[in-house]
Amino acid sequence: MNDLKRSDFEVNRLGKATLLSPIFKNYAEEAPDKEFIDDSRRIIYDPSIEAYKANMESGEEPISFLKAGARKEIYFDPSKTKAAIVTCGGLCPGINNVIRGLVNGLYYRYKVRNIWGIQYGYQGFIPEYGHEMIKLTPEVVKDIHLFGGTILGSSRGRQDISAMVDALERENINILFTIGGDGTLAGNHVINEEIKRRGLKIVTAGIPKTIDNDVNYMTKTFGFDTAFTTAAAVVRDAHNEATGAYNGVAIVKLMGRDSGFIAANAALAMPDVNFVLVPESKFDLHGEKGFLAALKSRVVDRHHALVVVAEGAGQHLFDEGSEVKDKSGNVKHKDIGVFLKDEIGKFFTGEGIEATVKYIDPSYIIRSEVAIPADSVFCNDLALNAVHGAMAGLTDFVVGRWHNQFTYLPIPVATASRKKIDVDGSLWWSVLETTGQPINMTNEDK
Ligand SMILES: Nc1ncnc2c1ncn2[C@@H]1O[C@H](COP(=O)(O)OP(=O)(O)O)[C@@H](O)[C@H]1O
Ligand SMILES: O=P(O)(O)OC[C@H]1O[C@](O)(COP(=O)(O)O)[C@@H](O)[C@@H]1O
Ligand SMILES: [Mg+2]
Repeated sequence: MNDLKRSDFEVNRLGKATLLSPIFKNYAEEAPDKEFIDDSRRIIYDPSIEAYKANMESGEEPISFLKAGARKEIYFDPSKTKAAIVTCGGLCPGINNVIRGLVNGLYYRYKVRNIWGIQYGYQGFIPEYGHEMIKLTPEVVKDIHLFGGTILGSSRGRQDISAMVDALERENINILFTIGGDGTLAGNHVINEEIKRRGLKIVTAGIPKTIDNDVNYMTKTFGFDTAFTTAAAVVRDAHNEATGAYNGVAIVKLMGRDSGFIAANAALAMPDVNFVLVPESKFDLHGEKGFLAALKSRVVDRHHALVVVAEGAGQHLFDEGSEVKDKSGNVKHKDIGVFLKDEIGKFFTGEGIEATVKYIDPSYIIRSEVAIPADSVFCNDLALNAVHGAMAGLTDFVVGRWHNQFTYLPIPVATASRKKIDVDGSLWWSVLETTGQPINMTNEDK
């Protein structure tokens, strides 16, 4: 929990919501029992009886998240509201679905007519880049969910915060939706700080985009299900390559900068995988208990092996060199896939075993896929809830899902730390049990 307190989960609001929502007006006669959410509704962080008892004993209020959903009263007058959408960072399946959901939610549910797309991420706010804003209507976005990527374009790299807020002021934007990962959310927060400093009536809302699924306090981010579903198909094909040769070894590298969720879930979906290597579980290459010894034993026994490796795994195996960063300041990892292919090849040659090693890297194909139906539904719900929160005047918040409920979190708590696989938890134990790989592939005793 990173020592966060109950009060850290309080979402800021720009001002009191006093206008009757058009949604309420629409439903008042036909569906008077439709549920509207107020700010007293919260979703508990830990629903276990142990946590309940501990809270009863200590008298402390448990950690909980604001429940997302349509409010009866809103802050912004739809006829005078201008909204903007920006997409930043790496691609992820479902970005276009989120854009479509935001536009349709604003347009049809709240009757907001002034909706704009900012091109190429935070760059789009800086006049020097010359990226024009695009007017977004339901007509413009009607087919975009059929394509991967983002119709708005994206970018990495820091932009001047003051210049970005100047652009929001110049364009009279009231609501900014940022679709992006931890970096984008951090950017959203500092934009918000500058908005507050200037006393502007602008809210900022985040929709969490990262196929790595590494945002804290949310079970899942959009695009993740598509990513591991697509990865599972590649893993299946890699299995054919492995079994197609005597002593065949196939290695599939999947994205996952610091968290191995895609690798773990793809392997569970395609349980032919024999080894899953993730950043959260350190392994040695050599030595009696190292990965290569375990791989040899598998190949000698069954004459084929399938390895799935997350891009951030095994970084300690590289000689320390200068750290390479991308434009946003994210560390660019050394290529563990190519490294493993070479090391495995050399190892088997040294052992006098004739092996065929095939290496597959589908990373960018997975990332630019079209969202699968489950993700499409999820993207639309996230977008609609972002619209509800922003129209109600909530600000500096990100939409999440926890225990199957949509939530609003203050951005700083969502970006305070990265979500990682718990190697003592059920996901990793399922991986160990499914693959049969040794629990410990280091030469140290655990
Ligand atoms: N602390 C920060 N303050 C301002 N902008 C940031 C911050 N961290 C990241 N950004 C910007 O957010 C954008 C997206 O970040 P990036 O890390 O590339 O992708 P993601 O949002 O997917 O994590 C980039 O333009 C980056 O420079
Ligand atoms: O080639 P790029 O654009 O730097 O992207 C690579 C990174 O994108 C990711 O898929 C997602 O990262 P972000 O969430 O920061 O966009 C990482 O797994 C990967 O390291
Ligand atoms: Mg990121």
